Amino acid sequence: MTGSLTLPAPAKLNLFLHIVGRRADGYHELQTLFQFLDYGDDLTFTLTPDQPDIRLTESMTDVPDDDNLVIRAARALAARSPAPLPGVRIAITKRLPMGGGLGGGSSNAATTLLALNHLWQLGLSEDELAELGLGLGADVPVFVRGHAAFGEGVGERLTPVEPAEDWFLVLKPACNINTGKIFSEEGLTRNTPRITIAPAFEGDASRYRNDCEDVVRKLYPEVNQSLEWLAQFGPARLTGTGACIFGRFPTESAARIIWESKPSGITGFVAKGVNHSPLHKKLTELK
Ligand SMILES: C[C@](O)(CO)[C@H](O)COP(=O)(O)OP(=O)(O)OC[C@H]1O[C@@H](n2ccc(N)nc2=O)[C@H](O)[C@@H]1O
Ligand SMILES: Nc1ncnc2c1ncn2[C@@H]1O[C@H](COP(=O)(O)OP(=O)(O)OP(=O)(O)O)[C@@H](O)[C@H]1O
Repeated sequence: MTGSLTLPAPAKLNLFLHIVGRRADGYHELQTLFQFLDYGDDLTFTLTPDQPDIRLTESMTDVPDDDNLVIRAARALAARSPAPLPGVRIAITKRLPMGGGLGGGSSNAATTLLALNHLWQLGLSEDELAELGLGLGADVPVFVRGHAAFGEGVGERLTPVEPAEDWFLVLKPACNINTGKIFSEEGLTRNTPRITIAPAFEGDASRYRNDCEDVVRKLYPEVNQSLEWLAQFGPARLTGTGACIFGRFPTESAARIIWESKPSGITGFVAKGVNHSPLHKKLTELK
């Protein structure tokens, strides 16, 4: 059991995000459409059979190693092994903004679960990994499953769907948004009627909305301004609880033309929406 493996941890978008209720424990019940982007972080895993510990090669700014979802995922998985395991060094190449609504931390956790299940030859099923992932964060299971999905509950009940694989311009306004703060706002819409979606959903997600958007626009003028700017070119929407926003385009060049004209001070990227996770594509190639 030696070796080194580099795998992608892609971003997700919430093509729409409806809040349909609130559970007794305060968590919000959602209906959301997850699609992956062909853009994200990379994680490199190197087994160290002579040293048993699980370590990052470099700590991330502002995240203590013990809180890093990569370390937490690796430890949670190791706890499922009856036998001692070789140690591992994990290098994170971070491209996704933190607290951006792109699910970077959750995706890092899912990539870690799948990579180490493979390298440690643990043989846990996808269901077991998704359940383990849910304990780390509501967005982890969709990254473990690796297929675009209609998500319900807190996002853990997933129905695979096939939305159009368009191009996206993703912008990160210059602010960070705490998910918990948005979900605790009094003015948040929490009673959007439930919708049903055919399993073969190929529909137009632009008919739906992100229920966090009004509250986020009021609290963060940077997001409001960016949405207004992007909306000149077509429907513009928030992903998750922000701060990132996205516009949808039929071609890469159409998205890049708008990207070139973006106001100064905003960062972002152009990426393709994909229904099969780049992580799963890479893992399939390894088999
Ligand atoms: C907004 C989404 O990104 C949509 O995909 C996710 O639902 C966010 O899920 P997540 O990353 O697991 O969220 P966390 O960062 O753990 O949530 C922080 C806090 O937001 C609140 N929270 C989060 C998710 C949810 N469905 N209802 C909530 O009320 C809870 O108070 C929670 O303690
Ligand atoms: N490996 C990691 N990468 C990014 N964030 C991490 C990681 N480990 C822990 N975190 C913590 O998780 C928080 C949320 O990070 P994440 O990138 O998933 O946010 P997000 O894009 O807003 O996701 P979501 O759409 O789930 O709200 C960060 O602010 C950070 O404190």
